[in-house]
Amino acid sequence: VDLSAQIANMSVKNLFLNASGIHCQTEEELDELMNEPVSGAMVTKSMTPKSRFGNPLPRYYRLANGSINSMGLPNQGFDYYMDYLKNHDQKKPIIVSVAGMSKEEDLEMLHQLQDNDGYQGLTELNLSCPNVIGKPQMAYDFEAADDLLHEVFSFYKKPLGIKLPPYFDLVHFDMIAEVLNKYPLSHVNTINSVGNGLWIDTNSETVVLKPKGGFGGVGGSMVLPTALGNVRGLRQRLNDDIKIIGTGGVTNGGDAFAHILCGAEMVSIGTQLYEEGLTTFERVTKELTDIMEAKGYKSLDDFRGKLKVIE
Ligand SMILES: O=C(O)c1[nH]c(=O)[nH]c(=O)c1I
Repeated sequence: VDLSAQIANMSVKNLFLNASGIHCQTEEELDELMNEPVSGAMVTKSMTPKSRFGNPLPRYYRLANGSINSMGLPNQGFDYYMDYLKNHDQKKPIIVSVAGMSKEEDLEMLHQLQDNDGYQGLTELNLSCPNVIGKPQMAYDFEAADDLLHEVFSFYKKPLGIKLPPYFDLVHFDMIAEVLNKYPLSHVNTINSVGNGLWIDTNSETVVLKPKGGFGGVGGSMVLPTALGNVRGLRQRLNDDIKIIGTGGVTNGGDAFAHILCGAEMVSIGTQLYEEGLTTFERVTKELTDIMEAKGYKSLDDFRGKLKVIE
């Protein structure tokens, strides 16, 4: 199922999905997402060929207006998720997120997905994990990302999207868009967490996360401005047929409305979903529907990408 087909004329209630990493690592979590009545799709935890414990704990910490995490790519391994897909009917599209520890691992998993005739799903290549010790966020190396995508699209013919880190310079929006526009991507998912932040407990004068001396990816409401800037900046630069999943800082219907104004086709929820639970989807959908009704909007297309600037 490629993203644009899947959401071509969906109603509001199908707009939302979990952010990868949130409530999507085990079969139990995936089943709960599958059976959650409101969300229109779901995404797996980014997977590696073999299962991984990830980084030592504590590796997640709730902040007043967000979260910081240094999970380190804990997941059950590629085969576990392939078995899950085989043994569960898909009441909603499941995006398979892959994040190899190396270019070779990325290619290995994508070859397996390409060669698996039973797999017709939408795949998302995560080029932005900030927490694997010693592994850079590939999407900050424009040349390496270009080389990887060139190799991937030489054999991968099924729908494929990319998970991007946030960029903080308009020239970087230009540069990554120039690379991505060369490839038949189904979508871009932006943003991943804001990498390598640090939180300190000043009472104990100590960091709050064990891995990497406390450095971790920052998410939640405090990253909403960065998320909106990246959704808008990439929407203005990417080919129309590359859809955008807006991720980052969504805590309510108004935040989702803002993401859609910037051009998001779908909106994923991470920190808020983790902290509040699966009922977040119902609440945020109701809030968004109320906003649309108040404004007289009948569908997402009435306002998607129609952000106004001050002339
Ligand atoms: O530490 C993680 O597992 C992680 N954490 C994030 O915030 N984003 C990611 O893409 C990943 I793969």
